[in-house]
Amino acid sequence: MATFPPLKNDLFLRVARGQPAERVPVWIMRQAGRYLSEFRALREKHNFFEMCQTPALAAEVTLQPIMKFPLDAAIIFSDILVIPQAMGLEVTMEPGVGPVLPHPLKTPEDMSRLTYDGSLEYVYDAIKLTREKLEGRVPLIGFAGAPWTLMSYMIEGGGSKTWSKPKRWLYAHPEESKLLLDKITELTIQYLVNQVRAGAQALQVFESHADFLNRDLFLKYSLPYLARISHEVKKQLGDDAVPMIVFPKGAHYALKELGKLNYDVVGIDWTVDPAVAREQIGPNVTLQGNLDPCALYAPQDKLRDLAQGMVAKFGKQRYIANLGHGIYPDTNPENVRAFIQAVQSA
Ligand SMILES: Cc1c2[nH]c(c1CCC(=O)O)Cc1[nH]c(c(CCC(=O)O)c1C)Cc1[nH]c(c(CCC(=O)O)c1C)Cc1[nH]c(c(C)c1CCC(=O)O)C2
Repeated sequence: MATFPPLKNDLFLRVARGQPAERVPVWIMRQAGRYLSEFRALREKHNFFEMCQTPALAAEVTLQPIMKFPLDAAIIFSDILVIPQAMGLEVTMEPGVGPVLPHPLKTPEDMSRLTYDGSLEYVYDAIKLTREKLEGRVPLIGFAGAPWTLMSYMIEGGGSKTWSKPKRWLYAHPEESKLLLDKITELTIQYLVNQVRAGAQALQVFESHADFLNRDLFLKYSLPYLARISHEVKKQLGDDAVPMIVFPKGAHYALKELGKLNYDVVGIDWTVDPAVAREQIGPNVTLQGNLDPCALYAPQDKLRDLAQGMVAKFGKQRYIANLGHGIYPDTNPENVRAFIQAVQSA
């Protein structure tokens, strides 16, 4: 493994591992993105995946929020959809629309189109370069989409209100669905292990579409794959190599099971009450979350109360402050600063 500048702020990593905290660490999902004018300026000149594929650009964008705000962690600039791309599916990012997969998997037979040899070397190069440029300011988080969330994009072909196309597979083609989830899981395990070998110091797995499952579907089509990912990554790297975070957005129906998964941190979405999350997940897992991203539209004094109220409910140990989903593009960056300060002075 490469050597990088020594870490000056390891608070986030210590709390993720369940060690005592002198204050609450904070970072923000989607902290590198369109709410920053610095990001929009670069994005005008480059297409989205070109930015992901160019290590110098990915490193620059990853560092933008770190240079601007006193955040306690960085997250590598990339996207969960690089895995479907590496499996041979075309993905484009259309301004104002979001991701588009022009040739999605329509029937299980289409799975024969998938390949498994797409290179993600550019992500590892971006991670290495970012670790150097961070100069040890804060730890760098690597990430991947969870299998169900990726499967749902690969079948739906883009955003959806209902995700009925991938859900059709779960009901009409359960065995083929499991095969697809298996393939994505295998690739994801290797991808996460390689990110750590390149320099990622923590890993987050985004199950953003748990919203569209119920408890039964989640227990069948999400949880086992999330479990396999953490089990295998830890087996390959060693149990204590890096803390792992799972963010199952909308999985309020399975909090007890999430507490028993082999992840160090469970991310809580903004619909779940912190006290309920702690009660159901238990004391031995660090919780992360969960301010409503829309709370950043509140006046700053109100925002401060909301952020500090959240910290009071979660408690200051075994807790990492964050939003309960990614930040919205029309958020005022000064309110981001107010949110961070409110948490850090709570
Ligand atoms: C579902 C999902 C995606 N991508 C991601 C998820 C899981 C998190 C979540 O639930 O929000 C994860 C993601 N996407 C991006 C990051 C970068 C790191 C970070 O700052 O958090 C991360 C961690 C950059 C991005 N990913 C995207 C942008 C904006 C792209 C642009 O400039 O057009 C960025 C900065 C595009 C993207 N990528 C995706 C969508 C639906 C969209 C369009 C909607 C949107 O823009 O928020 C897929």
